[in-house]
Amino acid sequence: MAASPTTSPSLELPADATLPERHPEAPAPGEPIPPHSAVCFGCADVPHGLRLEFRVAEDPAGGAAVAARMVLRPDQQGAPGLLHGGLLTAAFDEVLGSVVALVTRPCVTARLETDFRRPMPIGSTLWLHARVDGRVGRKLYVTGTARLDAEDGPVVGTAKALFLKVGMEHFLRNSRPEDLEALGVSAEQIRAARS
Ligand SMILES: CCCCCCCCCCCCCCCC(=O)SCCNC(=O)CCNC(=O)[C@H](O)C(C)(C)COP(=O)(O)OP(=O)(O)OC[C@H]1O[C@@H](n2cnc3c(N)ncnc32)[C@H](O)[C@@H]1OP(=O)(O)O
Repeated sequence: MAASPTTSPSLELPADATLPERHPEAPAPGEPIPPHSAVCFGCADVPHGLRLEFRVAEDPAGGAAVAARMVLRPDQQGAPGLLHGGLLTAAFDEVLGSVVALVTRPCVTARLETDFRRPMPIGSTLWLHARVDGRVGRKLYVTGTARLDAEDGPVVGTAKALFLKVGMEHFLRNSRPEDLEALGVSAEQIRAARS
C-alpha cells in the first residue's frame, strides 16, 4: 500500500540500530552545554523563550545523554495555572535535539511524539532527561522524560523522536538569507546553494 502523507514510519528502535558514542569533541558528563544559538527559542536567554539549561548526563551504557531544567512561567499557561502542552513538546524538541548534537550535527527533527502524563503547574520546575537510543545511518532514535520539581520527581511527560542528519545545505537553502548573513554566511554561498 502506498504511504499516506499523514502517516510516517514507526519510531520504534530498529533491530539493526547501534548505540552511538558521544563525539570526541563533545563536552563530558557533568559539563554544561551552552546555547547553540543566541536566538534559539529553546535554549537562548531570550525573554519569550523556554530558557532551558543543560548539562551532559552520565549514561550507564556509555551512550549520549543530557539533563535539562526549565522553570514554568506565568506567560506559558494553557489552562489557567498550567503549562501549555505545546511547550512541553517544544521543550522535548530542544532537549532531544541537544542530545543528538552530542553525537553528530547538524540534525533536524523528523518526527516527535509526546505523551502527557500529568498536569504541570506554573511555578514548578521541569527536569528533563534525554538519551540517544540508537542510530541507523542518518537516522537517530531518541527518547526523553520530563519530571516535576526534582530529577527523581513524578513523570509528567515522555517523548520519542527521530532526528535526521542533514548537510549544511539544509540551512543554506531554507533559512532566511538575513539570518544566515548574520552568522557570517556570504550572499554568494547562499546563492550558490540555491542555484
Ligand atoms: C550555516 C548555517 C548554520 C546552521 C546551524 C545549525 C544548527 C542546528 C541547530 C539545531 C537546533 C535544534 C532545534 C530543535 C530541532 C528542531 O526543531 S529542527 C526543526 C524542525 N524540523 C524540520 O524543520 C525538518 C523539516 N523536514 C525536513 O527538512 C525533511 O523532511 C527531513 C527531516 C530533512 C527529511 O528529509 P530527507 O532528508 O529528504 O529524508 P528522506 O529521504 O525523506 O527520509 C530519510 C529516512 O528517514 C525516514 N523519515 C523521514 N521522515 C520521517 C518521519 N517523519 N517519520 C519517520 N521516518 C521518517 C524515511 O522513511 C527514510 O527512511 P529510510 O528509507 O532511509 O529507512
